[in-house]
Amino acid sequence: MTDHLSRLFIDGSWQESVSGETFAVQNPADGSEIARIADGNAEDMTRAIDGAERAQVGWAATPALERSKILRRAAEIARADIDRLARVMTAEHGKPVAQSVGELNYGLDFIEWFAEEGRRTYGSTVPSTGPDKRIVAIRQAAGVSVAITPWNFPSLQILRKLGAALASGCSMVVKPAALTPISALEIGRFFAEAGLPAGVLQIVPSSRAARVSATIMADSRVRVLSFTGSTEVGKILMREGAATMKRLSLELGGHAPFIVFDDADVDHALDQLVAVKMRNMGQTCVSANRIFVQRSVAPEFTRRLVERLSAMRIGFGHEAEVEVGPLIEAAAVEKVEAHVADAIAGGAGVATGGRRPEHASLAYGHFYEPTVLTGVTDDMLVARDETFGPVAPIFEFDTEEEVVRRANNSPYGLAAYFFTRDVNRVVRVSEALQYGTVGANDGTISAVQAPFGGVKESGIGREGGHWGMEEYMDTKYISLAGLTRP
Ligand SMILES: NC(=O)c1ccc[n+]([C@@H]2O[C@H](COP(=O)([O-])OP(=O)(O)OC[C@H]3O[C@@H](n4cnc5c(N)ncnc54)[C@H](O)[C@@H]3O)[C@@H](O)[C@H]2O)c1
Repeated sequence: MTDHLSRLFIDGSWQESVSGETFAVQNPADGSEIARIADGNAEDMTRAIDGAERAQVGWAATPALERSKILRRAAEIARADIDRLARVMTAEHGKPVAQSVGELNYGLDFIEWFAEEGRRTYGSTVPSTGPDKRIVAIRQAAGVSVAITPWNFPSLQILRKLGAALASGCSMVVKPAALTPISALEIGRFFAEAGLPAGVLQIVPSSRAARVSATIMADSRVRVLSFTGSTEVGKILMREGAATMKRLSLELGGHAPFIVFDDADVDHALDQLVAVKMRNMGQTCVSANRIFVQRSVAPEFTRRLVERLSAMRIGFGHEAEVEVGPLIEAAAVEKVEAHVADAIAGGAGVATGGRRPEHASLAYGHFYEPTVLTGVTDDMLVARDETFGPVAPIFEFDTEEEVVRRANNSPYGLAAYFFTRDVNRVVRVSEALQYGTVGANDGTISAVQAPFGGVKESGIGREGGHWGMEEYMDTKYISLAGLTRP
């Protein structure tokens, strides 16, 4: 690995941590160490915020067109290097290379989208209380922003925050997940190469997330905190953010229901389910976690799902044709095992999977077989908590009213899916589901132009489209008085 990709990116240069300490990054497919990364501490984070503060005024004053060109250039540089970037991601995360390529392309789409959106952040002028007055509303960059991001999409989670922040005129400090810091540092490289001024972007990996984030949250110079991760940590940040009244954008956990009515196009529903369940080995916030199938079609649907999942090829993400890589770490496999054991103890059946693969070549990685559970009830762990793994629990239901009530019976409200051919039901159920994002006959519910985000304990704020820009912009009301006419 290139040397600079093991250092912190602060003030436009690649630096060792103040302490000189490093931490290891491992390949989840075989447990090997692939890099040692400078371990940022609270002092490093303060240095990064210093740099972002110095750069903030100049970046906000840079014409939108110029900012837009730098964003586009960065995306171009990254796209030209996408195969290598994808292999870097697969090495630290485990996902199949094709998924890494897909993630990078999608993340870069956000950069390009916001490069355009940032050219059109208009304010307005309105008549006021008298002819000598006007009210002017201008849109301004909110100020220094910090992104704290998870490991499940090591590039995408950063790129969609970064695109919106930079296009809005905000400088940004990124604190990536310690499990996947290399993909984050690569982003620093291609933005630097694109000519982003020093200090506008800083990347500070750290193995001490709680300590470093306490520094971020206590610093009054940080005006926006954009976090994607667990609801548990989101609540901590919300409490800490109150001290300096930061703007918070929180994309938190989900527990998506996936509902199949008996009049659905079953082939289509199955295709969508396999994709949304198995992408990233089930480690997504929008993964179909509670699969509700209307009773009359449940046996047939389950049989065909088992056929599809049991045929998926498990292995090292670098190998062509592998569809299911390892989970991110040992603790992730243990959580999946605990959820499956709890379901079995409660009377559920395992229709396929339910164990680690036995093949000797996979013995040192964090692998788990695609799994289908039947006879699942709403009191089991799989029904109440995110499994974050390749487990598809099937819940049977009888009526629309019942399934909407059960689907809404969750503290989470990120994504929900349902499949039916009844147009009236499409409208009724879309409106009744208490979720920020609903797929009606659709399992692909993320798009650069759309307002992605959750309600309830899945978070606050929206990413994507013009909504994504709102997270990083303030509206200022200027009252212009004393206007005279010649
Ligand atoms: N809503 C969304 O868009 C979305 C997308 C992806 C993942 N997620 C959620 O993220 C979770 C999985 O990611 P994860 O395990 O990396 O989450 P996590 O909350 O453990 O970690 C996320 C980030 O927070 C940092 N962190 C950990 N503990 C911290 C603390 N005490 N204080 C401050 N920062 C801390 C981590 O280092 C990482 O950078 C799941 O709950 C998933 O649903 C949500």
